[in-house]
Amino acid sequence: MTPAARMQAAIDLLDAIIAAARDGGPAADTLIARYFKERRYAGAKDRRAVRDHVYAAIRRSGDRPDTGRAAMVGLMQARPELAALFDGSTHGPAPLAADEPASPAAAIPGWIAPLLADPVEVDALLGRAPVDLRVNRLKAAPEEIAPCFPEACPIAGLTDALRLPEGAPVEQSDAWANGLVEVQDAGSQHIVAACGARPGMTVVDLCAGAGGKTLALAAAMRGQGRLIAADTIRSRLQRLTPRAERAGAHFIETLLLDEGREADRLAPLAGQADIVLVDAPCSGTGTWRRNPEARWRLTPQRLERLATTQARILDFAAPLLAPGGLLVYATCALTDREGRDQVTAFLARHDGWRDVELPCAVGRAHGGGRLLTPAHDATDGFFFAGLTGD
Ligand SMILES: C[S@@+](CC[C@H](N)C(=O)[O-])C[C@H]1O[C@@H](n2cnc3c(N)ncnc32)[C@H](O)[C@@H]1O
Repeated sequence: MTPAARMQAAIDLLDAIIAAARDGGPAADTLIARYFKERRYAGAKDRRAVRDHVYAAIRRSGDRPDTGRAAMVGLMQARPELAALFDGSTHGPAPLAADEPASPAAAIPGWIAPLLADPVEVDALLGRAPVDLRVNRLKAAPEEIAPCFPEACPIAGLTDALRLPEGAPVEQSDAWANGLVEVQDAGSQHIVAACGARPGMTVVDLCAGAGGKTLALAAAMRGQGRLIAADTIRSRLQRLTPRAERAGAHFIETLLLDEGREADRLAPLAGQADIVLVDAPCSGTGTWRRNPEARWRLTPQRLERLATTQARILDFAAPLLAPGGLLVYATCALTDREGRDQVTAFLARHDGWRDVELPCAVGRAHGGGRLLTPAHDATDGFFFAGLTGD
């Protein structure tokens, strides 16, 4: 492909990504993979160049652009050398007009900025993200793993974590294939550590998804006790099964919940749990640096729906706890609506409950919980809080 053809490919892909973000279609990575599957003539260099153009344009536009071309023309304001690629050649973009629309530069959507927790440094939300590993204590000790990844550094405050540069191909390593390590952001690892799960406990991971945090809880429990991974989406729980197998976490039970009737399936666990983790569905604000196109999918209406769901999940989580048990509420969101305000509202709805400070070497106290951010803590962004009842 010529450099101009790569630019046109990036514009076409951006059009598809914009439409998918508007209509709830596939993720950018899926669309890029599909695009190249249908264009076998594109070589590795072409793919890399197109992908770089696409992601540079996505990162630069906080609000969803009208068109791929407007996103790219906007990017050109920061990278004027790209203008030469609009050359009107056969497979390249048409020449630039004098009044070409350009999407404005912004790190995040304008409407969400006032909703973020005060101390969030907005530009860092779109920064580069490293690859963090968690050594799986069910199979290995950190000192055995470090030599497998010579470029890895330790992460302060986490004994089982290692940090590799962005893009490190961990999933091609034997250590990953044999379940000795998992890829997991340091923020998620801090949250699981703060839960304080120990061997012999009963722990419910109520929004387990494909089990990122479930597997970390399993390792903290050394494979002993009862660990229940619940979610409303069957395909996510199904993805946990082979991961648990690989990790040697054979004691995990999965529980598929019916949306709207979760309490029915959970009733046998009432009053049983030492720890319930609610890693709630959320806006994902804190993970935009890994998934920048997600900010084009979020709307004020969607945020409200998420907040309603978060409150509802907390309400059916609370009765699961044994006396003195710990409810940990976590989101990878940095809006106060989804963090601080959820804790305040929960405490107002539940007599006899209070927030408890969770042990964590990083982050900042914020509204009854703790805030982790990319700029302050070099992690994805999270809010998490500990709650306990009488
Ligand atoms: C942030 S994700 C969980 C990520 C996962 N804990 C991890 O560490 O990989 C939130 C999950 O909540 C699930 N969820 C949404 N509504 C739910 C509900 N009403 N009850 C339980 N889980 C729900 C979603 O399907 C999604 O998998």
